[in-house]
Amino acid sequence: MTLFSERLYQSSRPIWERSHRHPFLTELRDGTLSPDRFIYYLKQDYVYLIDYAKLFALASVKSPDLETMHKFAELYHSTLHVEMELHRQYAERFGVPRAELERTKPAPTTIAYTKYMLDIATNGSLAQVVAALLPCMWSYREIGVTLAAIPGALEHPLFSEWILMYSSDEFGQLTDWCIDQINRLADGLPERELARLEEHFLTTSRLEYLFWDMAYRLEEWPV
Ligand SMILES: Cc1ncc(CN)c(N)n1
Repeated sequence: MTLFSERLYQSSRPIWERSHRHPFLTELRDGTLSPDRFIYYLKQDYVYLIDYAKLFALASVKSPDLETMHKFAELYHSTLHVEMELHRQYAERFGVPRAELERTKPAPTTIAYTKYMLDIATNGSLAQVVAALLPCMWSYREIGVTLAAIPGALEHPLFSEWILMYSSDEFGQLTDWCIDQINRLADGLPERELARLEEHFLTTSRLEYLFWDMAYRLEEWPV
């Protein structure tokens, strides 16, 4: 029997491939990404992560047992204290005060992405929450591991810490745990519900692409 995660992986391939080829990531890989684009990304990602962390809190509340609650609480903690700490350290290097990071006004794409997931986390099942939040972790792990394998990428003076974070074993293990969860939660669900989970996964995969694009375009409200 094919794992549900394999179905998600296959159906999202064309979208993820477009993200891999996006200039934000190819320039980050080549070390030519302009600092203003990276700073814009950092600031938007910081406010994105504040909402993203809340998904883990809500997933913890919806968990069927203590072990699952613990793990989502660990993901919540790790987002606030490990992943966001990377952003705080980068911000310091770029001279962006911590308070300014937190006060970042979310751009249209950031709002679309975070509010889409928070709506599911508030109103949907645990399976739906995990389907919606998974591309964030899984695609970053894939990007991190791909970039880390490129000779010299881990020596880059600016981007090496970012690549190290997303290619790390710790991040990889948390990602694998979430993949395992979607397989457990999808087990035995009717096709109608599986298709709904797949739709959430594809939508947030598209929003991942749009997030790179937003940062590259330094997106602003048009009016
Ligand atoms: C938009 C986005 N997607 C994913 C990740 C990895 N947690 C992130 N930091 N930001």
